[in-house]
Amino acid sequence: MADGAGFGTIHADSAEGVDALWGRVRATLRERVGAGSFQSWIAPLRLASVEEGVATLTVPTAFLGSYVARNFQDAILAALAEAGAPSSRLVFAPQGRVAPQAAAAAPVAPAPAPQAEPAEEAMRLDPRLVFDRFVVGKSNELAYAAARRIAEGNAVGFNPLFLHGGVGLGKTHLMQAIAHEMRARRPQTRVLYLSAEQFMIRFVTALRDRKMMDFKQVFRAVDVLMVDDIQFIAGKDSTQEEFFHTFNALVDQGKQIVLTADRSPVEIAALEERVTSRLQSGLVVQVNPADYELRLGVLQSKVAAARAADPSLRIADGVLDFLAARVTSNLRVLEGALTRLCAQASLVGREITLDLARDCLGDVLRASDRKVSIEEIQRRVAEHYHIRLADLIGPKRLRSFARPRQVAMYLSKTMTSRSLPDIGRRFGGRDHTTIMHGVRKIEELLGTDSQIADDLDLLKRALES
Ligand SMILES: Nc1ncnc2c1ncn2[C@@H]1O[C@H](COP(=O)(O)OP(=O)(O)OP(=O)(O)O)[C@@H](O)[C@H]1O
Repeated sequence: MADGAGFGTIHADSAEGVDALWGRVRATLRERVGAGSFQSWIAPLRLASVEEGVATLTVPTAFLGSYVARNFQDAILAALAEAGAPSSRLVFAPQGRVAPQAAAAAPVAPAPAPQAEPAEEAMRLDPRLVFDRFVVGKSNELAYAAARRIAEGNAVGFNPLFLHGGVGLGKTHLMQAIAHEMRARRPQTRVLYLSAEQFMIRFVTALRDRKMMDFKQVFRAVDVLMVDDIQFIAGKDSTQEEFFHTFNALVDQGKQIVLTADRSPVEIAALEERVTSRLQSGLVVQVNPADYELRLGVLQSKVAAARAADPSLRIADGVLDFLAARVTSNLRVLEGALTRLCAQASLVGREITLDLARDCLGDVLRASDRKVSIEEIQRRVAEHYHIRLADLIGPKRLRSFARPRQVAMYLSKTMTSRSLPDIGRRFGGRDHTTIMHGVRKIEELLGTDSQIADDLDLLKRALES
């Protein structure tokens, strides 16, 4: 049958006619495809016109259009016929390209998309969070390399970049560093950086003020979208839904997305499966807890910055090592401890000594001097790897015992303030060099073996809780 033969034409200059028709079609489809599919796939569609047997639907993203064409075409055609507008095919047009009320009469130029706001208007960027001030170590080198690659602006081959890890480990720092670098290299690039909470607030405000089109256009006009702490949208169904569509629209256009969270996509409960799978479709990188060397490097870098502002700052030998060894929880706490110490020293005009550090940071040190004991670590590790405690501590060198033993040594070194000889005594009287070797081995593996990284993450959480 030739297009148009036997078909009516609903002129879209009568918007009411199209809307009423689409209302009937939607009602039929809601019943046929089920509420979930309807909400995800049909609700975002709009009928622009039915002309000579061709129904034109506007879609927010090409991805959504092709999915609907594959999965719901027949259902839509049937519902159109039942509603009095038999059609032989569907055409999907991006929203904004077809003005629904006049599509059939005359093509209307799309309204210019509102410019995405510069990043700092969406959420103020902290001028200190730049790549130059980011210290790279084993625990964050992959995340750093991926962030750098995106900031350089060349095609990266992964989208989104999903950074996850515990609190205060530098995820926000890396994300903001990307935004700073892009602004410096290519000021034209439209970078939108905001927290997931802000995304939700904007979405809810747009809904309330009936400004969803503006909201969509702002988000769809960016070149790079960065959303911090994306776990926040879990369980918030409408926000999740909108984020899903925004995500698809941008990926369809080849725009880059960067996300951070405190957990990996699969660990974020109350996230719809399709959202989880989208979040995993790019590069997922874990930022691991900082080891001693990284903690020391961060302190040295902060001291260099503080000295640039106050050349009279004096710090006695051993203070930074002491802090790096004792304040292990996260880099934010470590940074806060140093800031406090510097402020105190500058007030009293004194050099920062070990004694001053002990006096001034008693609470931080006590909190960091976790109640976690080596015995507790050993018990948890043995349970985690399903081996007997005696085998974890004992002399057997089988790999199935040796690796968990090294994990337990690493945790004992990083989560307690025990010395290496002390730890050695609690691991069946081993020498401190053996403990050092075990700790180094795990630090090496952390950068290459994601299973070990996951195991450590889980164990740390369990021990800290
Ligand atoms: N590798 C690093 N080099 C220098 N500073 C760092 C590094 N990692 C973290 N920091 C500093 O530690 C502080 C906490 O980092 P950031 O806010 O980026 O952590 P986060 O992982 O985003 O934590 P949260 O999940 O709590 O938001 C910041 O001041 C940041 O500059």
